[in-house]
Amino acid sequence: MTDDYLARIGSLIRDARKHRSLTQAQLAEALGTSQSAVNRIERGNQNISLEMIARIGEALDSEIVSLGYAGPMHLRVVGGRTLSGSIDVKTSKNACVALLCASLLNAGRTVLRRVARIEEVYRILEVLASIGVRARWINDGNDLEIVPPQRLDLGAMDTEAARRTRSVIMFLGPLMHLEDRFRIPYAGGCDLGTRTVQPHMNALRHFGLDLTATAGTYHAVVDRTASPTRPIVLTERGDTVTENALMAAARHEGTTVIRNASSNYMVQDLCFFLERLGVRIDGIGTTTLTVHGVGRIERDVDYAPSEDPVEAMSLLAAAVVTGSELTIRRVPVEFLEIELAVLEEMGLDHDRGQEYPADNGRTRLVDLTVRPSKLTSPIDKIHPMPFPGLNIDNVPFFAAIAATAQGSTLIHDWVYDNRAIYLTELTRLGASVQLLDPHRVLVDGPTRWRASEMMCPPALRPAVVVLLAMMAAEGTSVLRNVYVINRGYEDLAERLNSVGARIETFRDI
Ligand SMILES: CC(=O)N[C@H]1[C@@H](OP(=O)(O)OP(=O)(O)OC[C@H]2O[C@@H](n3ccc(=O)[nH]c3=O)[C@H](O)[C@@H]2O)O[C@H](CO)[C@@H](O)[C@@H]1O
Ligand SMILES: C=C(OP(=O)(O)O)C(=O)O
Repeated sequence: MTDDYLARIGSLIRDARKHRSLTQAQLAEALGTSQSAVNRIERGNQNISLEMIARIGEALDSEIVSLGYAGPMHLRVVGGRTLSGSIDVKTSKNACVALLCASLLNAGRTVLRRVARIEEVYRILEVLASIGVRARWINDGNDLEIVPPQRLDLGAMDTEAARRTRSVIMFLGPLMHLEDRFRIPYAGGCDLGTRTVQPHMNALRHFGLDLTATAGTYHAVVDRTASPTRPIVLTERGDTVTENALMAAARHEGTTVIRNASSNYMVQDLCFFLERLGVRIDGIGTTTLTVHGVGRIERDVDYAPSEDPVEAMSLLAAAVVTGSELTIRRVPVEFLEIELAVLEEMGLDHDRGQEYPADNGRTRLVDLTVRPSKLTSPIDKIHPMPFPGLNIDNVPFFAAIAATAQGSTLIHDWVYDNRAIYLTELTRLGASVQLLDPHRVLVDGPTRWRASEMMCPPALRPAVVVLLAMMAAEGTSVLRNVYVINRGYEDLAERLNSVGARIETFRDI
């Protein structure tokens, strides 16, 4: 970038900032940087990455600045390198988005600590901002402060941002306390095939929510005289449906019993948060939740969501496929126990340190050291189950791990229509992955990985699995259009580079 460019970009940023009536210090806080850095950027005296321009564009909600980062992001991976040292697990996408939605239950100020800076969070923040919620990054950009307005402007909802995530479905539970009629767009997210909303409708109907779907929009009408007359039995033990039922029950005066509830990590984080809001919940960590709701919540609350077991699994898989010794710190071990038991059977050499509590004071963490191991395929198939089964989002990582192991591994991904199919992309990097039917793949190892250039599969976990295989393959690979990875992982390339990977980000301009 020439100096002239820097000065022009700087003045565009200054204009956009002034247009938003922000001071340099406020913009700096939103970006997690210093006021002097913003000052240098605006004067054209600071080299500025495309990533930073993109973040400024997001912070200022500015077309002018976001023009500068037009193209999709790609990764160039120099593979065949071993990793070493230690790496921390970040907070989870799935708890962070649920907690952002749950902040709508609270008329007071909500602070969420160390929220992952990921695209999925940005999309929900865009939706919240569009309906009048004031959310800003504080404490050097680490934490989020969320303050709702007196009345939400639901008609102004940023439907484009909403459609890019599945998580927007979790607006239903909180919004039904605030409005008698509202609309939200169909939930989007990864291309994993059909994902039902019927269990959400069934659960929320007990609280008087009637949902009809027309042309890409859900129309919600709330009958305030309705009240659950018996325990609500979820028709699926899903995570977001349990969260919606919890958020509906949280502000429903009286006691609600939810059966066949998910007890997965994000649900537990939401329960701990609701407790801080004064909602008593019995049975946390089990499949029957008894919620003692309160009519109005107005509290200044501070909560630290826990670490992401799926990110922990991803980093563990990175160590396995690259044959590395790596310490993964802050692993929420309770949510990785079955994965570790299976890997132990396969011959994984690893150590777990002493347990210590996460910042929420409830989740148990360990530091996990993984060492290079000669793995053999497991005797039984790998398949997920709702918690406490093998985590649904962790299944794809077993494809990459199985490809490094001696023998044949059957992976049965019954949950999603399309996800197993994406695992066959690993064949382009030298793996033997045979699709037996849309839900089952047979992986034969070990693999001699080879570099390749390819598009990112349109699903988060399979995309990361491809990236890991590229890290294992000698030579230079290119993974194109990695938005889907950025949906769920904060600065993944940079963080992997900090333990020895060589991954460069680039964009088409
Ligand atoms: C924002 C968020 O938290 N997303 C997570 C959440 O999505 P979410 O809770 O939205 O997941 P879905 O409701 O789409 O469920 C995933 C799939 O599992 C099926 N299903 C689920 C439970 C069950 O008892 N029976 C059953 O058949 C559903 O029909 C669907 O096909 O849970 C998924 C499954 O853990 C994870 O992949 C997502 O990362
Ligand atoms: C499928 C996933 O997420 P989402 O529900 O956000 O699509 C995932 O995290 O792997």
